[in-house]
Amino acid sequence: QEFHLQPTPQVYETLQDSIVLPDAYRFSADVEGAASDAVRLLGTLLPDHQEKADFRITVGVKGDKAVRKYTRLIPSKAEGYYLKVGKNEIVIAGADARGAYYGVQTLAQLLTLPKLPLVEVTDYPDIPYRGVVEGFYGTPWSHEARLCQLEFYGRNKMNVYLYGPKDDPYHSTPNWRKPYPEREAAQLKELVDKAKENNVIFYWAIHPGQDIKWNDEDRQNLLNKFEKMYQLGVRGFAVFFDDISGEGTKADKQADLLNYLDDHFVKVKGDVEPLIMCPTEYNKAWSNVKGGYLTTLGEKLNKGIQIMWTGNSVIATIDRETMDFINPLLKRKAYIWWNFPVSDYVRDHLLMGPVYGNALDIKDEMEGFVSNPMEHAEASKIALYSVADYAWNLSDYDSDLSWKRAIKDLMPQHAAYLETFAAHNSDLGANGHRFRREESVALQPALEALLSTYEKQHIIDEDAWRQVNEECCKIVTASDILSVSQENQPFIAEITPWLMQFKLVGQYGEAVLQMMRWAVTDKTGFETAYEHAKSLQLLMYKVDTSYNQNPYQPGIKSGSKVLLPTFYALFEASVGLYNQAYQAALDTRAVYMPYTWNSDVPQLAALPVLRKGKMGNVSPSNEVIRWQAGGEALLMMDQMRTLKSLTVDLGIADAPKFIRLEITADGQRWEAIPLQPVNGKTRFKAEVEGRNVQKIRLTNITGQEQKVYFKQFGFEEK
Ligand SMILES: C=CCNC1=N[C@@H]2[C@@H](O)[C@H](O)[C@@H](CO)O[C@@H]2S1
Repeated sequence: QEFHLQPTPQVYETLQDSIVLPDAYRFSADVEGAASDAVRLLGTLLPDHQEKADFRITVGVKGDKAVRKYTRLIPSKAEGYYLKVGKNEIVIAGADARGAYYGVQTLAQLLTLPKLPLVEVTDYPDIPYRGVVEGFYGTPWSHEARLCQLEFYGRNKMNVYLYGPKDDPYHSTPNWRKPYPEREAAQLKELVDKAKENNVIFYWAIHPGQDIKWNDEDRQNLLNKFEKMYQLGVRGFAVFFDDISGEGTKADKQADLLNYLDDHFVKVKGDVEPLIMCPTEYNKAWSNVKGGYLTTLGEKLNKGIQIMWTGNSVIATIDRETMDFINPLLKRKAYIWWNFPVSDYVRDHLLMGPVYGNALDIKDEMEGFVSNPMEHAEASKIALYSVADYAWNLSDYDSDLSWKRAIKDLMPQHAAYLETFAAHNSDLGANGHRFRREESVALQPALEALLSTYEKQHIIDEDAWRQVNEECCKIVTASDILSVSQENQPFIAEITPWLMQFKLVGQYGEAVLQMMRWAVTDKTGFETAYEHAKSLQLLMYKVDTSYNQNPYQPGIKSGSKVLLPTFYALFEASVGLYNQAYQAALDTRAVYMPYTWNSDVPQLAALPVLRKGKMGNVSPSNEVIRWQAGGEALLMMDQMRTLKSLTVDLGIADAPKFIRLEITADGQRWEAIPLQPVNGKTRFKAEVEGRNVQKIRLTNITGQEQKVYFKQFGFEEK
């Protein structure tokens, strides 16, 4: 029988035979010993046993009497295990307690098969720390979602979960000094217990940097908070200094604080995991090696402290060159914080595609590999499943096979429909980090053939047309079936708006294919299909402007990289042919975006512009923007437009001193418009009521680099 163990084990062989597990077996294990977690989990998998029996089940940890004779078969690697299913016995021998537990998790997968295959597995993880950092901006995961995640990590041999949701006020400024209120404290305790049950180390992270004072009082505040968390059962701690500016960014102060916590808390307690810290310069693009921040951390931080790193940029895949840069500076193996499938900078997209692009030859270069996921907990599981697979066994990792297994694991019955959905909802769209993913890979050749033949020779490639039409039907079918699926309701609740949009994309494709079919052969048929396509376009716009209206990247995008752009191009081409054939003048525009944005400030350059009705907004950024002296940002209209209002928020109270705002109606003469405070904090407006504008310009006029937050740049037309 075909089966695949998850994560892919280092070494395993299966004999072409299987057994039926007897309901009577002899059980030998040191139930109170290190294997107690393994024994407990095993107890949930097997029927009660009777002593009188030939079949024997043995569980233990290296050194236990019960597994003494298997000692040389146990891998001498942390969290490793030896598992054997034989004709008369099952043996699970762990290199340590967690290894034995993982051996039982593997057995649990075998027990779900129709017959229990005879196997021998010798297995262990490549990367010591593997798991998830809940470190994104946006709605933190719910308590239920976290409990479910922890079980998922146990089953997928992920051993860490770092709790660090940016929008939890008790994790970050302003309340990091305060203990959690009763209810939240109780929930955290429940999470800690659930983590223990699943052999996951629960790390609680603190994010104090925005307002920490380098004095004894705040040092004591931090210790007190850690003590409170310790009383809730937390045995893993992290300090995040990311996305901050000001005093808190000093490397030597950060190092002194971490070493103090290491010496006076971690080492004193004795049962706490090594500290983890997230540096302010957490990726190469932002680091100034000569400035000495990273070398200071590398030199001063106690050796046992682990340091996180996102790679060559905030959102990046990890390769050998990445590790060769950072490890020498940190004087230890970096602990990778991998920013995928996090989508807090592209909140209108779901990232459901394969995990690919990380090198397979760097297993000895990383201390940890944790994924920063989407705020959609269930939807993130497709990527997290593959992150677990990759981090456990890099050299055998196959991104496409893993992705397909991840989908089956999330929805076994409706896997085929979910694969259709996931295949076309994987890219991020244009974004400030310029990070993109493959999308609609299998259909691309047919789409390209259909479009190029039609645009160049005005003929239909019938084979391509049929493939695309079939896929559009699958899209419509999959969307409806998934939207009412009872298989994983929390997941369906997360993705429902995207399922609505995805169905419309499929229907739009069908209508456009009809337009192509009838453009020059059936005038009435074409006109109906045209009206239908236009109505679907409007319905897609309605979904995009009704759901998920967050203040960053509002809306619901689906099939945005390949499907929709191709359908738009086919729409315009077929209307062009129709207009020519019938001397008509139907509007050929599928959609239009009247605004364009560009800038010579690197972190602003790629930010997409969003349009909703008469509002235009440049997509905000979560990070600290380094705006060089004289740096400009330009918003250009496709034609002269009359403004009603304009708002700017750079996260600093004295923006008018740093940034000049100007408008021009003709592209030649510019006029500076004063910025007036709106909320007495960092938001400003410019008096542009009734002004005719073709371009708007923001310039740093201070003659030196300014650090600002790009929280809002928006305008409304009259
Ligand atoms: C190693 C430390 C990484 N710290 C980070 N903080 C931020 C995270 O909170 C965001 O979710 C992520 C994606 O927008 O970008 C950086 S990554």
